[in-house]
Amino acid sequence: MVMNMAKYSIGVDFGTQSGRAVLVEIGTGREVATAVKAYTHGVMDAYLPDGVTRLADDWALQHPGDYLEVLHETIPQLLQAAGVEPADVIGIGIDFTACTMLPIAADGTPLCMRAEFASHPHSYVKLWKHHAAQDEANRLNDTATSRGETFLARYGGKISSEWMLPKLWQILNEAPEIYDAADVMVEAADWVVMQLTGKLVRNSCTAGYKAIWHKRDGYPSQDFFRALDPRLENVIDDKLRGEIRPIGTRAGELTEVAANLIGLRPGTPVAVANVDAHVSMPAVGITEPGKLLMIMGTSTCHVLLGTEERMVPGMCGVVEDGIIPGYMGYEAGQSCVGDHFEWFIEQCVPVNYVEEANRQGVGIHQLLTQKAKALRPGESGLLALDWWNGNRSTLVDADLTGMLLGATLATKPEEIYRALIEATAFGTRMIVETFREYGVPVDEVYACGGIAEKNDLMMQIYADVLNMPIRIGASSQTPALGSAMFGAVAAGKTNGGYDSIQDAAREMGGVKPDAYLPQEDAVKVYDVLYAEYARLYDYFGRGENNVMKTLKQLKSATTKDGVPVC
Ligand SMILES: Nc1ncnc2c1ncn2[C@@H]1O[C@H](COP(=O)(O)OP(=O)(O)O)[C@@H](O)[C@H]1O
Ligand SMILES: O=C(CO)[C@H](O)[C@H](O)COP(=O)(O)O
Repeated sequence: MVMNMAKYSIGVDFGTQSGRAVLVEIGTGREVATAVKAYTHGVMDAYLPDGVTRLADDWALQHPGDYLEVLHETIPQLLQAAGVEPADVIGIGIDFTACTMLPIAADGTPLCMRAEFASHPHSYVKLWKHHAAQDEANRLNDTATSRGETFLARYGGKISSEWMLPKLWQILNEAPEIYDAADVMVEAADWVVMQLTGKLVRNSCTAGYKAIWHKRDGYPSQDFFRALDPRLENVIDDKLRGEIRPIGTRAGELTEVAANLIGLRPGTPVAVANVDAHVSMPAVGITEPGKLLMIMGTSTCHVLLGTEERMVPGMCGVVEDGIIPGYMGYEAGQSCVGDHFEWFIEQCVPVNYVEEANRQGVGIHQLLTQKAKALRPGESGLLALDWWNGNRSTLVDADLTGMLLGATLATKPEEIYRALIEATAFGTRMIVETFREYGVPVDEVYACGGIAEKNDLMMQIYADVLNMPIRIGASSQTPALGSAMFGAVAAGKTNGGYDSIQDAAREMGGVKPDAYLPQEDAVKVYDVLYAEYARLYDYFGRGENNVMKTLKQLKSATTKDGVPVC
């Protein structure tokens, strides 16, 4: 009888709309089985699950029960589909969107799961794209600037409203009863690991990028927090306490209860959690500086390694060991990429396009992409700013909004679709040029994530706009593969895994054989369009014309929770 000696690791990627799990063979990186579970509650941006509690503009919540469903459903499916025994799974790792945070009770129960708080919006998970803490972010940035806090420079000069402290402070300001009832506030990533291991272990990646924690300096001082709000003086001990462990280490082992629920063996090593973007880098095989990776889905994150700590304006952050141990990890991003196109297909596509897509048996994205491909760069006469969900880098301003220029009575949906794609590519070029200008080399570009897989036109446009080849990650589930690799590192070499993420990346990460190459004619036209984009970017984004903010203020003055005020 031939014995199957293969060993496996499981990675689970908790995205914006779904959780994706993969079972990966150690050594080869072969993805033996994949399972996807859409979140039952999706993204809650209008109502709570009770169906009556209305959410204000800029809110985006999730239900933590959905994360448990992902684990309970996908992991047994993987084992069954692959015919793999639990004993052959040597480790498990997870990654998450971030900062996606929630208040929990001392026993780990999310406050939204307690009956008395079920209709309280602040008791739920605040998703990364919850942008309603912009006031708190502005006040935090003003206070930090006036006090000359050195941490600001490591975050490109501004702390984003998407991150932990503005969100936590919003809870304190608007729902002190929830703030008080919370034992601690945690990243959803760490909460899921806590469900698996029974222990709260905070990961250094989210602490570093999203909660202003520094490997040597720790969190900002008590003085700073007192200056922000006297009630926050002890916020770290009160609400953010807990051991912070470096990525690439073990958080603990599966408890008996968790193991029974997901069908694995108790004691299986569980990796310290990670962020969906950052975990993708080794999965594409990148472990050295100069190689920018774009993780393209609902949003795009740009991650890059460097050897020195450079202060780059408008970056999300530079964190030592934040992505790959031994390097400075840089992150930048665009908060609206796939969401941009989703808005368009949901709100702006005429019925005859829907009928045509149905006749062809394709989706709207495919139909629009097909039609947009027939256009040459510049042919639409359109130019857009990609700020439909604010600007994450390089302006770090959630109050900026979208803009389309050049539309006429002849403008067609595919022209707008293409202009929106181009706008996101220009936004990426702005990020790349800013990195270079401030001394962080970008020599090669890579992409992964849902969009890198699904939209070849988009990837060609990015290659043309950046005038650089773009290589695509080999896996269709790159973050989940990265998590599985960290699971194998948590197990360690003596248990059949790896001793470092670099070793795992060498054997299990990689790219597809073909790259998207820039086309000379397109590059020339996009250089012209990009110059115009950059002028509009400064004009609308750096205070010369604050019309976007005026419009937003007028809107909120005439509506309450999205409802017109008579
Ligand atoms: N063919 C396509 N072209 C462009 N965008 C797409 C296409 N198909 C899906 N999208 C967008 O991709 C996003 C989902 O990306 P994905 O990477 O699958 O998930 P997540 O953001 O949850 O990680 C959605 O916003 C959706 O509108
Ligand atoms: O900010 C992040 C990482 O730092 C978020 O996790 C990310 O932008 C959301 O990811 P996705 O668009 O793939 O769901």
